Amino acid sequence: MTNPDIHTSKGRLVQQAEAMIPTPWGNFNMVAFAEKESDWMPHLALVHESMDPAKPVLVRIHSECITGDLFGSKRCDCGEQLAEALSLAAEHGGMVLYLRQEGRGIGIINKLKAYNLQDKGLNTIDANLHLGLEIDARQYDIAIDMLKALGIRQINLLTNNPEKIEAFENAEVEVLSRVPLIIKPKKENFEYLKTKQDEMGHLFKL
Ligand SMILES: Nc1nc2c(ncn2[C@@H]2O[C@H](COP(=O)(O)OP(=O)(O)OP(=O)(O)O)[C@@H](O)[C@H]2O)c(=O)[nH]1
Ligand SMILES: [Zn+2]
Repeated sequence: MTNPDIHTSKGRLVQQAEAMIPTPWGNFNMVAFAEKESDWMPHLALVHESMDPAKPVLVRIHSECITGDLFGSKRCDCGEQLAEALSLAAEHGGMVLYLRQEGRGIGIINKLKAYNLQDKGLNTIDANLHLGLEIDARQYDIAIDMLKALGIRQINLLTNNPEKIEAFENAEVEVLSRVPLIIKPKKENFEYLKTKQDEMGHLFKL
């Protein structure tokens, strides 16, 4: 189903291993992509068993959020977005690309430091800046390379983030449509989502 090896914009990205994972939403082939076998944190593609690369594929590019994805933190919407994305991927023969971009690319230690600053009143943008870090350090070339390696050329992208759509400009993979991924806000994440809407241009209406 997949190419064993592909040269990418970032070097030599290799599919190191894959296995079928039965999840509450359905059976997904988990494919680990890394430059070397000893990489303990490879990017992961979770490809639903009914995915057909010859057709446009529903794709979620999900940035790692250990607090939300694994522990259900209410500070953000990540965990619920991941569950909804897997559910939709199972329904439509799609996939989730799980990118190791914790904390918008600043890592879990810095994200926890940023949360301390947010508890003192800074918003999610200013907390990163206060730490001397980028507001958003993510790039999505690796996701495009993973899609190419999986033989996919046309996608419907599950996101509210305009930067993810812009990343596909001039790419060999075409975004046919954006599919919103809206999670009902909670009191704990309302301000965070409002900052994303008002200051980061995310496409939802609170
Ligand atoms: N630095 C930092 N990162 C955060 C914070 N809250 C969530 N994250 C990280 O942000 C990433 C998710 O980004 P979001 O902006 O929520 O969503 P997105 O993936 O850009 O956009 P969507 O595709 O619409 O969901 C994950 O890597 C989270 O760990 C925060 O307050 N500070
Ligand atoms: Zn999160």
